[in-house]
Parts: sequence; structure tokens; C-alpha cells
Amino acid sequence: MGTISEKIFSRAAGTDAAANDFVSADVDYAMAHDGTSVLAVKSFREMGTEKVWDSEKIVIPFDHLIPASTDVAAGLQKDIREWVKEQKISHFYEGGEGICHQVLPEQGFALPGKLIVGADSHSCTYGAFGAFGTGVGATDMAEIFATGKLWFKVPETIKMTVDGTLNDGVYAKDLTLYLIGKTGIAGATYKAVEFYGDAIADLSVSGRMTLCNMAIEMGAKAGIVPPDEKTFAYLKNRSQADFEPVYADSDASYCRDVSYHADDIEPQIACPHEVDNVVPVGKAAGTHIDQAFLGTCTNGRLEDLEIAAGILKGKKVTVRTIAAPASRTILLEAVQSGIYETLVKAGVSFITPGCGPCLGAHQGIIAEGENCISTANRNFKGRMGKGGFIYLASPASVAAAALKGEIVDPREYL
Ligand SMILES: CC(C)[C@H](C(=O)O)[C@@H](O)C(=O)O
Ligand code: SF4
Repeated sequence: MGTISEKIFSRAAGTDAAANDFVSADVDYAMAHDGTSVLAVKSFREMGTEKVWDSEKIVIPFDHLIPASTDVAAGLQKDIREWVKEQKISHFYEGGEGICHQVLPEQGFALPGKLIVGADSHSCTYGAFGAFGTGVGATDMAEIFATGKLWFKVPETIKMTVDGTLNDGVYAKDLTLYLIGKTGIAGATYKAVEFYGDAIADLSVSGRMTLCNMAIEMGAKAGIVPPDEKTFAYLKNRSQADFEPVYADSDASYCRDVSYHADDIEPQIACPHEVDNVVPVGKAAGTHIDQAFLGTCTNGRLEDLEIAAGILKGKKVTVRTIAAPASRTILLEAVQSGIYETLVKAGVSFITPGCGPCLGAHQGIIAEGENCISTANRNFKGRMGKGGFIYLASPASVAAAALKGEIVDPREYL
């Protein structure tokens, strides 16, 4: 009778949890990064709790402002490192290891059936592995640090099915943007979304991460792909704990049941300043581009860099182009496979694995009136620099635009 979310909350709360119930649930893993751990640790200290609930279950990756960009950031990071030592947090990842939402799966924390809470809105990424991953604010995280528990309203679930096969030149990012365009930025507010259909099953693990990563951009509390053989193959030799895959019952009750067909999907682009301002990329063709950015927790994986390298091989970008691999592991794989060399020769500048310019803090801020085409997940006004314009697209579309200096249908370059 249950959806995936109802079943995960039933286990985590030790009660029969149904949609709209309020439960107090045991969190399996808790994550805060260099940005949000600052306030979480401050609140934790103010609560007067001496010791975190479980130093093995807290994961702290430094990714947002690394290497430290200002003396203030350096000081805050120093303080968190000291707290990590004092609390004997076992899973601390220094800047350069990668973006939190990449590091957790790589290190085996994103496991089917788990309740994983992160002090970052894109913690829904872990749904790619059949987990209930969700983001909370830093003060809620302090509560988890202290008790291992947090209250939740069990979300209702939307069943979203995408049948058929994606067309050539259409990638997980295009599918994701298409679904957000159809649903709207608030169309799934506080719902969980379960993804089904051949087009979803055909996605690689990396593609499923792209999809679930952006569930929050339709307002969703979580986006979940039921685990399958691809999931288990990825998790092999990574997982640190036992896990129990969770699937919805055939008579589970959904608040909405929507279906789409992969054939209908062309390469997509989200135009400024809303993520659901989505059009087929051809409709924005000819828009001048000042900067191109390949990376982020949405599209900074090897597969993404490989797609870009396929388009840029033997050519030269005509606009400044930045690449930030989502993790050190991915950077190394890019080096070993020759993708790194292809991109560097094409004129791409690599920066430290991490968030980089995604949130406009450093390493690639755009000027007023400038247009950036990016593989990220948000194009909010001013996010990458005051007065700047952000277009969100697939790695193929970003690479093609970097060559042409304007937005172009990437299928012209395949
Ligand atoms: C800094 C952090 C709180 C923020 C988030 O929660 O998403 C960031 O990662 C982002 O993408 O805007
Ligand atoms: S890469 Fe961007 S979206 Fe992802 S966690 Fe970092 S700042 Fe947030």
C-alpha cells in the first residue's frame, strides 16, 4: 500500500507512516558543507549539547568556497575543521575532494532505502539511488547533529513516467529541464516524485543523479528512482553499511500520475531567470554568450565532461569556458581518459573540483549584462553575478555554445 517515501519513513520513524502524517524520524546520514556547517555548528553549540549523536553518521565535505576565497571564509573553515576534530567526525572531506552531492554517493553514503538529510537544497540527488534525500536548513541540521532525529511531514507522491527512448543529442539534462518546464517551479511543492518508465530506466546512474538533483527545482521534497541493477553495480564495493532497497507497492496511492514520451523531447534550455522558463534550445539560438560553465552537482561528472569533449575535440572555444569536475575522482578519470587534455587544448580552464562559480561566490563571476550558459541547476537573477543572465542546458549545448559564441542546437555539432 505504500509509496517509496511512506515505506522509508515507516522504517525511519518506527511507525506505520502515511502521506501527510507528522513523524519523528531517525536520520541515517546527515550532511553539512563548508557553507551550511557554519550556522549548524553555531546552533549546535548554542543548544549546549556536548557531543554529536553519532560521529560516524555525519558527513562534512568542503566544496562551496574552496580553496578559501576570502579571509572570512578561511577563518570560518578553520573553525569547522577544529569542530570536526573535537567531535571526532569520521567523514570529513577537505576542499578539492568534490561537491557534497557527488562525494556522498562516491563514498557509499547514498544507499537505497536510507533517509539522508543534508543542509543543502540539492540533497534530493541521493534519490537517484532509491534513498529519500532531502535538504534542510542549518538550524534543523543542528538538531540532527544533537539527536539524530528530525520531524517530517510524510510527503504525498507524484508518479512521473517517461516512456520511450531519448532522441540522439538529447540527454538526461534535457529530459530533466523538460519535466521541470511541464511541472513548473512550484508544481511539485512538498511532494516526493517517483520516476518510472523506459527512458528513466535507460538513464545511467549519472543521468539519474542529474534528474533527481533538480527535483527541488519543481519544488519537490525528494525525487526518487527505484534502484535496479545499475544502482547495485554502482554501489558495489562502495557502501559502508547494509541497505534494504525499497519499492512502491502496486496499489500505492499517488496524488498525481503523469506520463510523458521521450520522443517529444528535444534539447532544452532554461532561460533567465526561472528554471521552468524552458524552451527547445533552437528557440534561443543566436543568443550571445560571454561565458560557458561545465560542472556542478547537476552535470560535473565524467559522462558530462566526455560529452563536452566529444564536441570540442580538435576545436577551440570562442568564449571563456570554465570546467569544474564534480570530484577529485572525476578529475583523475578525466586526466586518465584523455578528456582533460582534449578540453584543455580546446581552451577550457579547469578549476578545483567543487561548486566554483555555480552560486556566484568565486572562480567565475559574470559581469552585469553578461550571459553565461551553464550546466548547473539554477538560473536565479544575480546568482552568478549581479545583473548577469544564466541559461541552463546540457553539457552538449554548453560545449556547442562555447564554440559558436552563441546559443545553438548542439545536434549541429554531433
Ligand atoms: C549554499 C547552499 C545553502 C545552497 C543550497 O542549499 O542549495 C547552494 O548549494 C545552492 O546551490 O544554492
Ligand atoms: S554545485 Fe551549485 S547547486 Fe550544487 S551544491 Fe554546489 S552551489 Fe549548490
